[in-house]
Amino acid sequence: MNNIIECNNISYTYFNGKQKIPILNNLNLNVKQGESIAILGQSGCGKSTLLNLLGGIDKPTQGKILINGINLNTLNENDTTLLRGKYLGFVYQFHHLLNDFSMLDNVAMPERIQGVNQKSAQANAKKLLSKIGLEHRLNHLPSELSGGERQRVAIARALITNPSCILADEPTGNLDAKNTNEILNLMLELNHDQNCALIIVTHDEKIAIKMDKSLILNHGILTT
Ligand SMILES: Nc1ncnc2c1ncn2[C@@H]1O[C@H](COP(=O)(O)OP(=O)(O)OP(=O)(O)O)[C@@H](O)[C@H]1O
Repeated sequence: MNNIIECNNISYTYFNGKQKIPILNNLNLNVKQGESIAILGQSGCGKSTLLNLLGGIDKPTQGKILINGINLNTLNENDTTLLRGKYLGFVYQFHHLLNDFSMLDNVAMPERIQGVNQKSAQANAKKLLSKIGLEHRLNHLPSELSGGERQRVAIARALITNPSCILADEPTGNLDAKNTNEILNLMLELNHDQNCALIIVTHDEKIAIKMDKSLILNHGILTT
C-alpha cells in the first residue's frame, strides 16, 4: 500500500532569540492510505508542531517529509500551498469557520479557492452537508449553530476536496461526551468510506482506542 505521508528522520527546533528549543528529534512516521492514527503525548511535547510540519505550514530543521511521494523540501511556498489544498484537510479544536458566510459557502470555499465554479462547489458542499445531517442548515451562519454542529461543518469543509489525509488537532477538545462521540464516528465513517487517512492529535484515550494505531510522542520521537 502507498504511503500518503512519510517522515524521514525529521527534527525541529524553535529558536527564541539565541535560545534553542529542540522539539522533534529524528522522528520517523509512515502513514498508509486509509490508515487512522492517534498521536498522544504530554502537553507541550510537540504534537501540534508535528501536525504543522506534516501540513507544510512549517519546515523541519532537518530531515524530509513526503506527501504522496512529493518531498516538501523541494517546494516553494506557493507549490506547498497547492499541494496542501490538493492532498490534505485540516480540522482544529476551534472550527475556524468564516462567520459572515453561510454553511454552504463555508464548505464550498476550499473548492472555490481551487477554481471550481460556484455551482459545482455548492452542489458538492450540499451533498456533504446532507451526509452529516445538516441539510436543513445550508443558509445558516456559524453563530446560529451549536458547537457540535459547527465542528461537523468544519469536517465537511476539510473533506470537500477529497483529501488523501485529514490532520485533526484535538478536534473534539471543545465538545461534551455525546458530541465527541458523534464527531469521532463521523470522522471514522468518512475515513472508511473515502479511504482517507486520518491523523488525530488527542489527549483522549477513548478516541485513541478507535484508531488503527496509537503513537506516543515523547522526547521528540514517536513510540507505540
Ligand atoms: N513559536 C514558538 N517559539 C518557541 N517555542 C514554541 C513555539 N511554539 C511552541 N513552542 C513550544 O514548543 C513545545 C511544543 O509545542 P506544541 O504546541 O507542539 O505542543 P503540544 O504537544 O501540541 O501541546 P498541547 O498538548 O498542550 O497542545 C512547547 O513547549 C511550546 O511551548
